[in-house]
This record gives sequence, structure tokens and C-alpha cells, in this order.
Amino acid sequence: MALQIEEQYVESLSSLGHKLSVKNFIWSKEEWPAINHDEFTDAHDIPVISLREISDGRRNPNYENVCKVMVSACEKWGFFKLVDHGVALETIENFKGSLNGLFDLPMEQKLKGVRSTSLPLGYCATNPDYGKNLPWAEILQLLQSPQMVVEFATKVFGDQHQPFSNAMIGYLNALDNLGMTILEMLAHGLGLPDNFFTKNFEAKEATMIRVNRYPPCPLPEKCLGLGSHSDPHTLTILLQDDVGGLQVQMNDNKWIGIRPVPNSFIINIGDTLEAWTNGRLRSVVHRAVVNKEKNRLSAAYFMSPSDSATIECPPEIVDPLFNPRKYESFTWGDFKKQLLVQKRVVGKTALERYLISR
Ligand SMILES: O=C(O)CCC(=O)C(=O)O
Ligand SMILES: [Fe+2]
Repeated sequence: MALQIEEQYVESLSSLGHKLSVKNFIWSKEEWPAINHDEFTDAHDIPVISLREISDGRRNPNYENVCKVMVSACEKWGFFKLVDHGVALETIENFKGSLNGLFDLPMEQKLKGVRSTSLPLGYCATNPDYGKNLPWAEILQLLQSPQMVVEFATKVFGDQHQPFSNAMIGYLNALDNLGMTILEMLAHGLGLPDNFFTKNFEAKEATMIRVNRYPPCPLPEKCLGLGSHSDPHTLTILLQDDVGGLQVQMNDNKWIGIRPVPNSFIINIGDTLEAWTNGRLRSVVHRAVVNKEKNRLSAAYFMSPSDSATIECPPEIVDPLFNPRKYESFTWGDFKKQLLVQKRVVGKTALERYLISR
């Protein structure tokens, strides 16, 4: 029986002329997920933070407090759920609908927007960037660039590209605003000038979105939608639907499932922000598991500074005696270049190249 499943042809993830079967997607045993996509333990879930009380921003008396709570969540968990975030429901629903519509297209049409071998941007059915195992996912990666969105959408939809382009551009703009707000709040909560991070984010050279769609999988206990990894960028704003599948690794190496909350985002710290804060805000390893019945959509918006931005922990955060500087300073451009060459590895190792050895 098991053998039969493993031999099944995986139509949803096979590019034309490149037939894959379930066995091509089986991960090494150490990576097999022990908890299902819909297993959650509320006592161990990540904190929820609301922006409702402070929708008028810095002038609000609660602002200070919410910024501190946000920093604490990122110190302890590296992750939190954000509700009352101010992004219009319509913008989110339009975006989700357009992306599900894209992934529902015949493979032949999606492949018109296939990513190139040199640049990981565009559509791909099985992303080989995450080590030797194939993720059970279709992926669309695009930069925060209206021109690139239109270029991609035109390849796939021809002169009918506008609904897709508009939904995507509207979503990217809304998330850029939200991301800048969060980066300001984190700086404020850390006692840094409010624009300490955001001043490096005016050019959107490397900010990008990755939309993942995980088709139903006949063997979810041996496959993964996305293997264990940390996000190398600065800040991730993740949208997920109500299916469930995101899991986060705790300090004791145990995995916890993150229960989807309607109309929320998941915010997590990337490696670059961990280095920028000398390890105070944590970039935490996570993965996506798949399930037998349902398609699952998630979209990770990765904020990145300008290529020339120098990532160096400010003196306010370093203490030469108790908390000495952990990382050499580096530019985001250099780190990004290294990541492109190295591709992804399992777990969290990308920052190691900048560790100061003692
Ligand atoms: O699908 C998910 O919930 C996780 C996605 C993710 O971690 C990523 O795209 O980096
Ligand atoms: Fe991620």
C-alpha cells in the first residue's frame, strides 16, 4: 500500500516533460514532522498583539507599552500574531483570490512566468533552494516592484493581466506600510531612534514576496511544504489561510503548530535583524507541513534594506562586558550575494559567516 502511494504521479507539482512521483518528495527521516498541520497547543502558541489601541500612532499614550510588548515577543519567541493591523480586508481577499486563481491555472500557462536559472524570481513548481529535499509546494517569488509584477503578470495573462497586477501591487504597497510601522515600533521599543531601521528601507531593492501554495499531499508524514529554515531577511510578514501548517521550533527543539487566526498576520524576525540587534531580537527556525485534503496558501513578505545598508549593532544595545558584539558589521548587499550563491541550507546557519570568533 505504502509503496503504491510513493509511486503515484504528482501532477500538481510536475513541470511539463518532468514527471515526478511522491517518492521524489520524501524527506530524510530526521525531518519528518511528528505533529499534523492542524495540531495546536494553545498554551504554547505565539503571542497575539493588536494595533487597535494605537491606530493614531506615536501620539497615543499606549504606544510606548505596545512597542515594548512587541520587542519582548521578538526577544522570547521571534514570532507574534498581529491583529487589528489596519490592512483592508478587501486588499487581502483580493490578493488571496488572485493568487489562488494563478495557482489554479494549467501548468502550461503558469510556466510562461517561470523563474530563470540565475534569478529566483517568478513561478516554480518545486523549489530546489531548500537543500536536497524537494518541498511540496508551488512558489511565486517577486520583488516589491510594480514593473516586475506587471512584467510577470503579462507573461502569464497577456493583456488580461490587470486584475492580478492590481491585486498584487495593492497588497505589496499595504504591506510595505505595515512593515515600516512595525520596524519603527521595534526601534522605539528598543530605545533607538524611531527611524533607526526604516531609514535604510526607502529603496525597495530587495524587499520581496514569496507566495507558497501547498497542494494536498498523499503522504504528509514524510513530506514537507517547506523545510526547517530561518528567514535571512530583516522582517517577515506572513499571511496564511485557515488551513494550518506553519510550525515553529522552540528552544528545546520541539515544534509547535501556529493556529491560524482570521484576518491576522504572523510577524517574524529574520537573520539580518537578529544581527542588527546583537541577537536580542531572535530569528527562529520554522517550517510548513502539508496535509492530505486541502490546498494551503501562505505569502511571506520579506523586508530588506538597501544593498548598501550596513548591518551593525548600535552601541545602545551592546555591552562590552555582559553582551559584547557578536557579529562583524556587513552590508545587506554582501549577505544577499552570499545567500544567492549558497542557496538555502536546513536550519539556521546563514549568519555564522559573520560571527566574531573569540
Ligand atoms: O507557509 C508557511 O506558513 C511558512 C512560509 C515560510 O516560512 C516562508 O515562505 O519563508
Ligand atoms: Fe520562512
